[in-house]
Amino acid sequence: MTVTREVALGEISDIALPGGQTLGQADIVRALVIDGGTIRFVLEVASAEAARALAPVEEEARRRLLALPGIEKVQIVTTAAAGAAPARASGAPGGQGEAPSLKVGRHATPQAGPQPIPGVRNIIAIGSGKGGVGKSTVTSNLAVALARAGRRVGLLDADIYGPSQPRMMGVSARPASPDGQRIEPLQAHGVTMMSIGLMLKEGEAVVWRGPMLMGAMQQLLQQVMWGELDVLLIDLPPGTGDVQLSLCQKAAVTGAIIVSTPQDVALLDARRAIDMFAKLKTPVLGLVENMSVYVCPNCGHEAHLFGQGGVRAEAEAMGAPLLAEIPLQLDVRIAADSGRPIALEQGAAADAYAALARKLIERGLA
Ligand SMILES: Nc1ncnc2c1ncn2[C@@H]1O[C@H](COP(=O)(O)OP(=O)(O)OP(=O)(O)O)[C@@H](O)[C@H]1O
Repeated sequence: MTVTREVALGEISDIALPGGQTLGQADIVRALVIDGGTIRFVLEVASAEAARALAPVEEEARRRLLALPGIEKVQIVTTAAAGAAPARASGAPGGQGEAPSLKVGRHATPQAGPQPIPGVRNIIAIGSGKGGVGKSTVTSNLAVALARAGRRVGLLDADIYGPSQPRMMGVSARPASPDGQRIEPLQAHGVTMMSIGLMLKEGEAVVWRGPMLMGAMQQLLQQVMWGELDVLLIDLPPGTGDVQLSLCQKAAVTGAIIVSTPQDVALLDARRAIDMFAKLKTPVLGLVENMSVYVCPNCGHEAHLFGQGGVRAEAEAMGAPLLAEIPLQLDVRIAADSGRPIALEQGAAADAYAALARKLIERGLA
C-alpha cells in the first residue's frame, strides 16, 4: 500500500483531543506532506498552553503513522497561532550578546510589497526544480568566487528543509545579537553569511506553513545586519513553494539563477521553476548546468553521466543565457563536505565558477 496524504490523515483523524473533539473535527492538522519515508505536519493551536496539552496526541499520532508501511520518521511541529512563535519549533540562538528575538516561524508583519534591503545592491535567488542537483554547492561556490573577485557578497541559506550552507561554508557558530533584535551574520571565506539552520537546534526539523515562512523570510532579510553588499545570494529550497513566493513578495529580487543537471527529469522540474519565477515577475538571469561532464581523474576520459546539451537547449529555447557548465568532480563534493568550497582552489571547477562570477559582475549584477 502506498501511503498517501489521505491515508495518513485518515489514520490520525479520530485521535481524541483534551477538549473532547477528535483531531479531524478540530481541523488543526496543517501542511501534511509525505516525503519518502517521512511524514511531516503542523498541529496548529490557539496558545502555547494548548500546544503543551497536545503532547499525548502527538505521541499517539506518531505511533499510528510509524505503523504504516514504509514510514520511518514522523516530524510534528505544534504551533501557537495568532502571531505567537511555534511552541516547539523555535530556535534559541546563542553566541555572544543577548539571544536574538528572531523567533523562527513568526508570522510576517504587513509590508507594502517587495522591499530593498538597505545597503544591498543586488539580490539573486538561486533555485532549482529538483532537489539534489547541486544548487547549494553552486551557491556557496559562486559566493566564494565573487568574493575572490573582490565583490562584497552575502549568502542567505533559506533552504528551510535542508539548510546545508553552514556545513558547506564550514561555520557552526550561533549568530550573536548585541541588541537582542538584530542579528550579526557570520563570516566565512570572505562571504557574509546567515543560515536558517544556524537558528535551529542541531538536528531539529521544522515544518512551517505559508504565513510562518513569510515571517521567517522577512526576518532573515530585514533583521540580519547584512551591511554594504554588492550582491546577496539566496539559496532557496528546491521546487516551487512558499519560500520562493515569500521571497519574491518580500524582497526586491534582482533576478533568479536556475541550477539543473542535463538530465531530462531535472530539466522538466527546472522548467517549472522558470515558469514560477516568470509568474512572480522575477527575471530569470540564466541557467547553470551542474554535473555537466565527468572527467576521469585517471585516464582523462569524458563521460556525460546525466546526458549532454540539455540545459543549453533549454536555455536557448527560453532565450536565457547558459551561465556556466560545472563539471562533475569528486573533489567538488569533498570540498563541499569539508567546508572549503572548491572555488577557493585552482582547477576546472574553480575556473568555471570564476568565469560565472565574472559574467555576473560584467552584467552589473554583482
Ligand atoms: N559538480 C559536482 N560534482 C560533484 N559533486 C557535486 C557537484 N555538485 C554537487 N555535488 C554534490 O551533490 C550533492 C548534492 O548537492 P547540493 O546539496 O548542493 O544539492 P541541492 O540541489 O542544494 O540539494 P537540496 O536543495 O535538495 O538540498 C552534495 O553531496 C554535493 O557535494
